[in-house]
Amino acid sequence: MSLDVEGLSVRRGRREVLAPASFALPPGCVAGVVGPNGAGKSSLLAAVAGLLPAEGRVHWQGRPLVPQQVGFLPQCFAVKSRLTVLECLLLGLRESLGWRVQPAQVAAAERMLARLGLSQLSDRPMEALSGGQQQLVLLAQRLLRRPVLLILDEPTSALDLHHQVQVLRHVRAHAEETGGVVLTALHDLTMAARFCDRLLLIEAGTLTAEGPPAEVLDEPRVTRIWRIDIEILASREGHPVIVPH
Ligand SMILES: Nc1ncnc2c1ncn2[C@@H]1O[C@H](COP(=O)(O)OP(=O)(O)OP(=O)(O)O)[C@@H](O)[C@H]1O
Repeated sequence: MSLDVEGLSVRRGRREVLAPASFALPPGCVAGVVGPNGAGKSSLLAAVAGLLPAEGRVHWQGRPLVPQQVGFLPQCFAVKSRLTVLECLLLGLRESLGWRVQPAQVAAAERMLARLGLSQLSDRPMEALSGGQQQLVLLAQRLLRRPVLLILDEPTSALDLHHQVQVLRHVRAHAEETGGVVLTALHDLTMAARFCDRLLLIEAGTLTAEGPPAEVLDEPRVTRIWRIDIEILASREGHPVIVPH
């Protein structure tokens, strides 16, 4: 496996907010982290990224994961910066920037903006963008570095349906092109089932299920955990579609 997580647990104050969790994900995998509010999804993601003190082990291809291998997009942001969108993307490459920004780096940043349909925002200051536009630019910044482990905390929370689909497609393409792993928290279970290869289900601080979406999202389980009456249909491609009654 590419990513091996063993006995990862997190305490916040005196409370254990994530009980020891173990899972492994293969190269090219997009894994969705699902669960109700406060379940521990962000805690798991931040701990895997090495941004939150945690017990346990996180290995990438048999060796301890190092920060340079990770691209992390947090849940909350409101960028109050006068940097332009293009400058923001280049800043994401700071480890490889010399005294002068190379034309190839600018070209790569411009290509990434074009890929995400953001070219027209290139010269705009970050502080003058909408929440959804900022979210897209910050994702583009992470993608540009091509991290082998991309960790996203609700990357579609501010996006309209078109951009949700675009982002999840780009994230899938990133995993396929880099052979890396994407770990992403998502609240929309239907979108998670459509775009993720596997789901990790967190309930009250415990990883209680892990596997293909159709196995993890069964009707009694979703009804119990999210406390709503639902029906699960199948899309044309056979992905689960969650319909609340
Ligand atoms: N800074 C903090 N200090 C203490 N407890 C915290 C802190 N941040 C989160 N918690 C607690 O840790 C638990 C897990 O929170 P976490 O943010 O990981 O959940 P989540 O599943 O990501 O929730 P959401 O879907 O609402 O974003 C919650 O009970 C929360 O109250």
